[in-house]
Amino acid sequence: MAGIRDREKRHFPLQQIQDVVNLFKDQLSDSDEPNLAFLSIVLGSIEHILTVNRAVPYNKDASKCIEPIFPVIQLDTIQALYAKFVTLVKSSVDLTRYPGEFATRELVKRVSDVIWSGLTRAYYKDRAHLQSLYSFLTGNKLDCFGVAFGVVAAFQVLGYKDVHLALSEDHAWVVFGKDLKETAEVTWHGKGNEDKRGQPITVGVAEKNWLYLNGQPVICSREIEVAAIVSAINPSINATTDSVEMGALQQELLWQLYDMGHLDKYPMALGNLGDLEELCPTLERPLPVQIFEKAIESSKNYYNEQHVYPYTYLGAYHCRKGNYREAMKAWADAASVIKKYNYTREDEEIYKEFLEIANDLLPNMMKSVAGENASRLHGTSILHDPEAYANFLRFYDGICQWEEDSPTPVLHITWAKQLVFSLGKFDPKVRNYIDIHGEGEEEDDDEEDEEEEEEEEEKRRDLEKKVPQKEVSKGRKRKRSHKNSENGDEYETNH
Ligand SMILES: CC1(C)CN=C(N2CCN(c3ncnc4sc(C(F)(F)C(F)(F)F)cc34)CC2)S1
Repeated sequence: MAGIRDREKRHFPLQQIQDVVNLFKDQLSDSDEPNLAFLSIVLGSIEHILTVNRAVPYNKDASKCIEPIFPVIQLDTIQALYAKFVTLVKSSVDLTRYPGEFATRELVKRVSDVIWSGLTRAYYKDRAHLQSLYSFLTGNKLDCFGVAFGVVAAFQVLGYKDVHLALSEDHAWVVFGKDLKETAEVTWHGKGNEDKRGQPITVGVAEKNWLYLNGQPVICSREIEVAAIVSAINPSINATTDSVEMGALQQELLWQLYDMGHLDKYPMALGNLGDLEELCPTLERPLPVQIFEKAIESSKNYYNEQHVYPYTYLGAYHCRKGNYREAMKAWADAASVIKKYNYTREDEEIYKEFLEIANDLLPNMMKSVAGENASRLHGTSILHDPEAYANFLRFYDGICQWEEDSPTPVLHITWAKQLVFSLGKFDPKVRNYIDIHGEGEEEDDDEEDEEEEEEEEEKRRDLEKKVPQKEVSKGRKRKRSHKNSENGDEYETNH
């Protein structure tokens, strides 16, 4: 990998968002590969100044923070950090021992160890702003995405073209070798799990496993690796305030990547862009729903519809907008994806998503609709809508199927209580308008079925009277960055 050339230097000093957009545009249209380490250091240094160490204090009391003007990023700052990374990587690997054109598993493990040993012993792994090489080089801290990205950036510095980032919806690893046939773990996952660094991700591991998307992860090109670091930008200053400038930069860079076609195979980046557009719409650009639909199309076209998040992005959006019919459909579609998986102990993130939908968002939705007199009286609300009811049943059927054959149970009493609560809100008449027979089942409309139905209804009403509905919370903080947790507990990684 050529170092920082005049081609990069002439963009400095970076004084405004457009300067950074031009730098990325130049890097992405260059015949040579975009320089991953360099771009990660640039983004990390801007994010640091706009979120972590804000030069201009924002006035806490006023709702609007005083945004500092865009920080001036000097070339020598970036050059010094880039040189530090190149020196660390090149001095830690004796390439004469690895003569081949392609990386070997031993070398992948070695480079992963170089990044791993550059990390401080114990720190809050889930904290924000730990995703870039700026964090690695100035604070010796990386989150799990950052470690995987750091390994790929290090291989680019070493001159390898075959080592690329592989991304699922909650884990990252690398592919390498001729035709990218090899895979290797290079980072940890979650809390309290032994890291499996150096091991391949075999078919047996990935099959029906959400953490590996059943063998359908995003296999990044250099350009999609750039999209990953842009998508990993975290504009949050604290739990309640975002840097307007950082969010604007992320949005501009994502549109730049979108226009160049580099988001076509990256559903989560499209989802992130849709969320940003909801916050701050860009004139003459597609609407958030259209962007979320593109993420769904991407999953259908390139990943055999194995990705869940495209539907949960869309469902959350419709829920926020009060489009409850559409939210119900999106969540039923999400459950129709997850049902193909077996739930295992490392799938907490997607479990929390469905838990929040079933036990918080859905019940609150049913409650607020039940309260709306007008639509209820005119029967236009979802409580009278057979389509909504069918999607409601499809949602729960998907979750039940997810649990079937899984080594870890999904459902517990709270799920059942909330199901009864939400189900009971539908007008009993909707049942007459949907056909829920599976393929090949006989149509049975005889008398005793009706009585059975009535008995069921009786039981449901009794259960509802007995089951006190505890107040449900206003919902979990939405995931922002690649790794995100409310409490960010500290835990040791074993390095
Ligand atoms: C619908 C949602 C609940 C809202 N935000 C969601 N995000 C936010 C952004 N996000 C992401 N957005 C872009 N790219 C990636 S790659 C990745 C990961 F593979 F898990 C990694 F690298 F291990 F962290 C995560 C992720 C994770 C999922 S899902």
